[in-house]
Amino acid sequence: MGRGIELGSEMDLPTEPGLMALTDADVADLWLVPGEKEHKYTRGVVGLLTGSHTYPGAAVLSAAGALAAGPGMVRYLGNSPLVVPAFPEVVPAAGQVQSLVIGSGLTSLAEARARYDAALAAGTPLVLDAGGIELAYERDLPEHVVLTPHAGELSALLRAKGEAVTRDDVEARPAWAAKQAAQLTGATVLAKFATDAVAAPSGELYAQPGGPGWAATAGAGDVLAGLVGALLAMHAHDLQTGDLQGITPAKLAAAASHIHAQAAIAAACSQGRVGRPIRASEIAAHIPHVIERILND
Ligand SMILES: NC(=O)C1=CN([C@@H]2O[C@H](COP(=O)(O)OP(=O)(O)OC[C@H]3O[C@@H](n4cnc5c(N)ncnc54)[C@H](OP(=O)(O)O)[C@@H]3O)[C@@H](O)[C@H]2O)[C@@H](O)CC1
Ligand SMILES: Nc1ncnc2c1ncn2[C@@H]1O[C@H](COP(=O)(O)OP(=O)(O)O)[C@@H](O)[C@H]1O
Repeated sequence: MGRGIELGSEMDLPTEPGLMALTDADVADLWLVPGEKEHKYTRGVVGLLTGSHTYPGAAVLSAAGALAAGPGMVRYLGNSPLVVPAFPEVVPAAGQVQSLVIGSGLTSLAEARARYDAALAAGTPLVLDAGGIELAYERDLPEHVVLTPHAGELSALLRAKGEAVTRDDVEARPAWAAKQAAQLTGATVLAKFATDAVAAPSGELYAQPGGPGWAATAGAGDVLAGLVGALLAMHAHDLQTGDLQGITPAKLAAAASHIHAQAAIAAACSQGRVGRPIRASEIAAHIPHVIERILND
């Protein structure tokens, strides 16, 4: 279970009833450590429809985030030429996936739409990031769709759903905005701020303290989108059968946020509290070590 927390000055968060934050121990509890009966297709395959010729690196970063959590496989379904050269482990062929990430540098949704419709029809857990969030404007979604907006994308989503809000409104009340977006879309919303707010339409709400300010760097959100995809794929069977045993899409999104923040701390602050500048790929590179620490502490 998430533990109750006391928050400091983070905007509207202290006033939210039922607010939780996951700790290392919570993340360890939900992790499926592979045993001798596992093979790559039991461990979950993440599909990535990310990147483009305009943003080829965003796809690399989403793949880095997904691979870092150790899924059985990552399939790359987009058209960035950089992913396979960066990661020969990635399979550039369509096939079954247990989760699908759409967005992160994708410049056109035209080709994504058929895969999106098929994933929704099949009950496949989805992550909609960056431009992919516009797909959530159109219809009611299930809770196993996770939206990962930053403040600008969250305010645009709320406006598309009829709320007269500005980006400033959202930045002043991030937990409220995340909850509104979850209510209005039916999806789970991981709203990215210095403290991430994760809201489900059920009212489940997490505030995950972020990493250092050094983490506010281009591509950090792309890494997070891939990481959320990997956590959803790990638990896809239970998400699809409804046999959740306390593991909800919001809890998995909050776990990804926690790991991402811990990886940013590890990347930026190994030498002291103030830390040093980091690139998004360094956050991804630290994720396996954070998972190792969390599982072995
Ligand atoms: N390595 C890669 O390939 C990466 C690729 N990425 C991918 O890029 C895509 C677009 O993502 P994004 O978040 O930048 O776009 P978006 O939500 O439209 O926000 C734009 C807003 O910001 C503002 N703005 C811009 N510059 C500004 C400035 N200097 N100072 C102040 N404001 C500034 C701008 O304002 P404007 O200039 O229009 O007035 C507008 O309001 C997306 O697919 C993402 O995944 C990223 O993940 C990064 C790594
Ligand atoms: N001030 C901050 N301190 C710590 N982390 C932050 C801060 N601002 C943003 N972040 C984190 O950085 C990431 C930014 O994501 P996003 O805005 O989508 O960037 P991009 O689209 O460039 O990948 C998110 O994970 C968010 O939680």
